Amino acid sequence: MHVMAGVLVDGAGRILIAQRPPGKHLAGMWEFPGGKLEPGEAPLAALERELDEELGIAVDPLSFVDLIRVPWNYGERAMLLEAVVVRAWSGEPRALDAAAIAWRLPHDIDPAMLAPADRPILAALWLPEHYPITPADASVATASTLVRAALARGERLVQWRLPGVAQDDARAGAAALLPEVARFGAQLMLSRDIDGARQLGTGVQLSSVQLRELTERPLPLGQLVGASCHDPDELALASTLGCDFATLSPVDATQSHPDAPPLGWPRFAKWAENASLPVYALGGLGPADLAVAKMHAAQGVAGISAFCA
Ligand SMILES: Nc1nc2c([nH]c(=O)n2[C@H]2C[C@H](O)[C@@H](COP(=O)(O)OP(=O)(O)OP(=O)(O)O)O2)c(=O)[nH]1
Repeated sequence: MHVMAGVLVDGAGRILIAQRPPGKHLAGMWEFPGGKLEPGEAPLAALERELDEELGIAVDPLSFVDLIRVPWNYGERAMLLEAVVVRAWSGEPRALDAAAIAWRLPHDIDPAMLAPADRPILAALWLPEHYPITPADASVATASTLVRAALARGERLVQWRLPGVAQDDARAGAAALLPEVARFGAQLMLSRDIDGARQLGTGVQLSSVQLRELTERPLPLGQLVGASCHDPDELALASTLGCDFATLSPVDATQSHPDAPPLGWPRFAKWAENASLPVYALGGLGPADLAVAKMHAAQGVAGISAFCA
């Protein structure tokens, strides 16, 4: 089943969510307006029709911007949910089909109220395009300087990864940065340190080993969980565990992992497209690769050295 979902964004950056009516699949949950393709119908035409039927608005499919495609299996029903951003329409949206509609800033939406397949869509909406990672050989002091510079440059999601530093020292360094991280409205992701993330209230980036060992999401919704993935199986595990996003690596040859064979963009794109969560491209990449990454189904680019300049 192919389902189209429209993410209407207004001039204030708010998005429209709609509550599914009683008696239907996922009744009471909130979603993005849209629906199933009719036989023979093209995806964008289906969304144009659904937005007219459900909200009473007219849209121009040429103004749609792809956001993310989420393959999802509810058990009783499997689907490809394709989300596009809609910024222009005519008419005032009304709840013609939904139990209710509401305009909310993405950060103010509790993911738990959304249909599960819509949580990756919400994440794709507000996750940034860059995900810098601290250099493995850095001291706490050097890494702190780099993180402060990154925040000042506008980075909003940073991974704190210091494999050469004792865990307590790494945690203390992260704790010292948190007021600044919060002031910039940014998020710090501790590499592998789930207990540290619980203590400090940060996010955590899981290794692929942790991904295989865990049986449930280690942090509550709202505290970010990322997963370091290298193949489609790991991407599927990350989604099943309810991770907010994944990195997929190595796209290109890297200084930090010289022995890992690079994936290349075509394989990256195929795997990212079939993943049910936003995927950052990682491995020999930096901000200059963002446009190419986005053309290959990436949420954005993650990296170490190219972000340190
Ligand atoms: N329209 C829409 N459907 C969604 C979203 N997220 C999500 O899981 N779905 C699911 C719910 C439904 O199983 C299916 C969409 O079908 P629909 O909206 O055309 O379905 P419907 O109400 O006519 O469903 P039905 O019970 O008559 O089959 O996709 C979303 O954001 N928008």
